[in-house]
Amino acid sequence: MSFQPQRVVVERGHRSGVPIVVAVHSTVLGQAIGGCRLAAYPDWRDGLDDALRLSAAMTGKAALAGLPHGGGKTVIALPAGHILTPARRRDALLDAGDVIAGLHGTYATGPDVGTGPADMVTIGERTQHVFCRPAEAGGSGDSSPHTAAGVLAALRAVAVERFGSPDLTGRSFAVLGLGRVGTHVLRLLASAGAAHLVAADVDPSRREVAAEYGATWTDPHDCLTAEVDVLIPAALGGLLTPDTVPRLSCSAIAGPANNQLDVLSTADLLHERGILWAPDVVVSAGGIVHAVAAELHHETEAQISARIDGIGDTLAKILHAARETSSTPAAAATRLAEFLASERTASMLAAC
Ligand SMILES: NC(=O)c1ccc[n+]([C@@H]2O[C@H](COP(=O)([O-])OP(=O)(O)OC[C@H]3O[C@@H](n4cnc5c(N)ncnc54)[C@H](O)[C@@H]3O)[C@@H](O)[C@H]2O)c1
Repeated sequence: MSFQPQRVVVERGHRSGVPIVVAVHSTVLGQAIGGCRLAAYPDWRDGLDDALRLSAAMTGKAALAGLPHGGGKTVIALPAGHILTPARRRDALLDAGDVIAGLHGTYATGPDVGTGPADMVTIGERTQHVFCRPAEAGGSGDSSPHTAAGVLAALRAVAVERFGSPDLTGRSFAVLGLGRVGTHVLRLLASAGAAHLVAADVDPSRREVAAEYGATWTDPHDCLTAEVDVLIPAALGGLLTPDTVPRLSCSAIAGPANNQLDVLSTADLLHERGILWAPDVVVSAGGIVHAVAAELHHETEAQISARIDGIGDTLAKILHAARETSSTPAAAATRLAEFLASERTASMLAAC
């Protein structure tokens, strides 16, 4: 996906004095969507680079999720070492809301690193183009059960590709990270009849959750290298590296953690080792699909469930294409995203 944006706005927030960057990468498929990141940068131009890169990635994510949206991103670029008081933080969010309002609906925002659902209520004081607000504020609430449902749909597609059946009964899984999404995934796997579950978290209090669903508790390193059918990364990104890949003992990897590969070429290392890696950009989409479909399109729960199940269908297509072309699923996902988000495909579909 090219980083070349459709539109970029950079403004110094008139309340906070902090640089606000909004990058609209593409509106070919519809309104651009993408979270609002609030983070410190050595220079505001680094925040601009982040917005350009992340907005392009969102175009791919939205297209692969089957959403009628393009990609965008907001970055509130704090100077390094800058401490925001709660009042200044609120000012910065209101400033971001004003910049988004000025785009007149070409872009809508949600939470990202450094912001959460409650912050979307603050941004929503200045613009209606916001999603992922808490349920008590009229939003769609906690996204994690929906992200987990998308992971399950992806795991069934992986099981078909690797083991010839979507049935998860009798299969073994290692869940690395028992936070909001990991806990739901563990619960869904236990009720799907998984034969052997391994789980780990750096937080020892999560051990009780593992026990509740009959999972063997282990430390994060042993979970990463566990001999299981599928490893499910559900903690931080960047865990698949040239150092960790040779130590893996799983047959496949599919989980919600964002940016699992340290660099794209690590997908080749997984491929060479015969480990099937399901791209996280597809697997992790259930939460955003739910929020966008519920809050921006007012779809019914049945329509949204069908969309989330569709994550499995899209992944199946990608895994099939990767096999047919002897390429990695990462490369096949990029090709599919570029095809779906292209002007040519959009105008062909519009003509049908
Ligand atoms: N919440 C969502 O709907 C959603 C949507 C898309 C993607 N994701 C991604 O999925 C992942 C999990 O999200 P979440 O909402 O469950 O986050 P969370 O913060 O609730 O849970 C993450 C868990 O991982 C644990 N952890 C952190 N470092 C670890 C390590 N090195 N080893 C083992 N455990 C570790 C934490 O203690 C925590 O329990 C994140 O990468 C997130 O970006 C989440």
